Amino acid sequence: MSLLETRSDALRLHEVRKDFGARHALEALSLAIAPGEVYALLGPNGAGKTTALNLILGFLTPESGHIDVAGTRVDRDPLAARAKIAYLPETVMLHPSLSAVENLSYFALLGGRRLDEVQARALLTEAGLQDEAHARRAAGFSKGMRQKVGLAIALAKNAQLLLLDEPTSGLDASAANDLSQGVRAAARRGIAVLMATHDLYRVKDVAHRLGILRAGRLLVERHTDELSATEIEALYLEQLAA
Ligand SMILES: Nc1ncnc2c1ncn2[C@@H]1O[C@H](COP(=O)(O)OP(=O)(O)OP(=O)(O)O)[C@@H](O)[C@H]1O
Repeated sequence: MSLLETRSDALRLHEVRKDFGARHALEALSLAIAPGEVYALLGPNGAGKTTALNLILGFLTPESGHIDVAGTRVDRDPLAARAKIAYLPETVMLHPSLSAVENLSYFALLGGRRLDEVQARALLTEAGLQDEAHARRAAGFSKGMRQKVGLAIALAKNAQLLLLDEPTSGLDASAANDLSQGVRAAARRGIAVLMATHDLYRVKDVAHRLGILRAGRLLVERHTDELSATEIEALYLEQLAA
C-alpha cells in the first residue's frame, strides 16, 4: 500500500477523465489533498481547473474515474459529499441591504447553523474583515470585502474541503494578501483547500503544494517550501513551454 493510500485525505481524485464532445478537458487526473493542506492548481486558460472543481462539486459527471471527499464518493452519495465542501466562487453574491453579520447569519442558517452575533463577528474577523465593516450594509462592499464575507460563510459551514476558483482575481495586492491569510486560517482549522489560480506570485505564501495543469494533464506537483517564488514562476513557464 502506498503512502497516499494510508493517509485519510480530505480530497482524492482517481484517474478522473472528462470530455466535452471530442475535447478532452481532463485526462486521468489524480490528486490528493490532506486535511489542513492548501493546494494551488495552476494552469493557463482552458487547462481544466474549473472543470475539476465542477466535478468535485458534483455539477459534472466524469467519463471515468471517481472522486472522494473525506471518504465519501461523489458519484455514490453526491449530497453527503457536497455537505463536506464549502465553495468560494470568484464573485460572492450578498444581500446588499443586509450587513456583513446579517449576511453571514442568513447564509449559515440556510446551511442549517444558527450563529449568534458574537460567533458571526468572530468568523468575520477570522476571515479578515475589519471590525468596523461587520455592521455595515454589504451594498458598498469592495470585491475583497465580499470575498472575506464569502470565506466566513465557508468557515461557518464547518466543511472539510474548501474550493476556491480564482479567489484573488481582480483584488488589489493588499486585499489578495488578506484573502491568502484567511485561506491559511481555514487550513489551520484542519480544512483542506483546493484553489484554482493564475496568481503565481501568491502561491508560495498561501499554498503548501502546487500542481500545474495543462490541457487536462497534471504535469508536475511540488511542495512550495522547496521553491522560491521566482522558481515557481520559472517552473510554470517551463512546463507551459514543454
Ligand atoms: N460546458 C462546456 N462545454 C464544452 N466545453 C467546455 C465546457 N466547459 C469547459 N469546456 C472546455 O474544457 C476545457 C477546460 O476548461 P476549464 O474552464 O475547465 O479551464 P480552466 O483551466 O478553468 O480555464 P480558465 O483559467 O480560463 O478558467 C476548455 O477547453 C474548455 O473550452
